[in-house]
Amino acid sequence: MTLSLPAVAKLNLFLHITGRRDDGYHNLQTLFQLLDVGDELQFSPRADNQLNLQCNDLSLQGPDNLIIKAGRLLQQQTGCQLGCDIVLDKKLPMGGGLGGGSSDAATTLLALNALWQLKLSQEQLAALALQLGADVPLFVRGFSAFAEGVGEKLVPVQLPQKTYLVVTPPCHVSTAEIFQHPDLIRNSAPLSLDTLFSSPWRNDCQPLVEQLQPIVALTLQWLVEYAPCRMTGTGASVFAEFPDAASAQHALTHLPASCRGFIAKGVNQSPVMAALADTEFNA
Ligand SMILES: C[C@@](CO)(OP(=O)(O)O)[C@H](O)COP(=O)(O)OP(=O)(O)OC[C@H]1O[C@@H](n2ccc(N)nc2=O)[C@H](O)[C@@H]1O
Ligand SMILES: Nc1ncnc2c1ncn2[C@@H]1O[C@H](COP(=O)(O)OP(=O)(O)O)[C@@H](O)[C@H]1O
Repeated sequence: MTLSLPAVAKLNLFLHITGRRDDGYHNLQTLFQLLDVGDELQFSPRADNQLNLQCNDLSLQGPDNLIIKAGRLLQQQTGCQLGCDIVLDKKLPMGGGLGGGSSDAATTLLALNALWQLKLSQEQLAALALQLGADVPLFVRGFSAFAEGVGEKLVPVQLPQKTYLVVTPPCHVSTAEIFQHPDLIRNSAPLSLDTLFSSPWRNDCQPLVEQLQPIVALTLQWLVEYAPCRMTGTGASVFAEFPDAASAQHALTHLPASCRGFIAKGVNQSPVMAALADTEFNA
């Protein structure tokens, strides 16, 4: 009995930082666009309480993986004595502002809730998700969303399903380091959703990341020759919107050799929801 589920990526179509909270976290206004591309996970429940993770990237197999943390959290919160063998096929670039680890964690919460028949509601799962990371509730809810708070106050939005080219330059940006940096723009005025939608979209982390990692600025300079582009999250990945897959593919064929790139479509609903609804484990 094995359940296979996707864990898709997200883009921040815009990201404004409106202040710093007393606990060090930052209040945001951001537009999360879910994509149709991501990691793949397989879950095979166990009668004992062991949680095992196998991954095509060996560096991710340790207990620090958000997948294992998600499983442990569910066990602790519900007293469940069951376990799971989990296989992660890691496809998304890591630490790239695409939310891959957060999405893996959310898919794990959804999968184990169904397999272990815990019957936790979406609200309960989203509250647990927030303990794992600011991005995780988005992927538990499974819809593209306008977000405030630290990213957990989510309002669903219907966005046109555009084609994106996502490019990850060869550098690592630590989310924590960006948020701690004194030069980060963190005083953007909170705006209404209407104003945000009708203003030019920007990412407040981008100027700092371009300064700290010049390769990000260079990658944006390359991509802007094909289409207007921005950074997602705290970087380092950047993206551009294209009118169709052919024009995105044209740019992708000229990708700088040091970068990774993929084409994806924006989706309003995460495919994990449809995949879960299709299974006999549906809670
Ligand atoms: C800011 C975003 C935008 O999408 O960046 P990316 O991770 O996607 O690049 C995310 O919300 C990140 O979500 P996530 O990666 O889950 O963040 P967490 O693990 O909770 O936090 C990582 C670090 O970032 C800081 N952090 C995170 C979110 C936030 N609103 N304010 C913060 O100051 C925290 O202090 C923490 O040290
Ligand atoms: N399942 C996972 N997939 C990817 N990274 C993970 C996972 N679990 C923990 N991590 C850690 O989280 C870091 C950031 O992961 P990721 O979600 O890919 O980045 P971002 O939040 O920038 O999109 C990684 O560098 C890795 O150390």
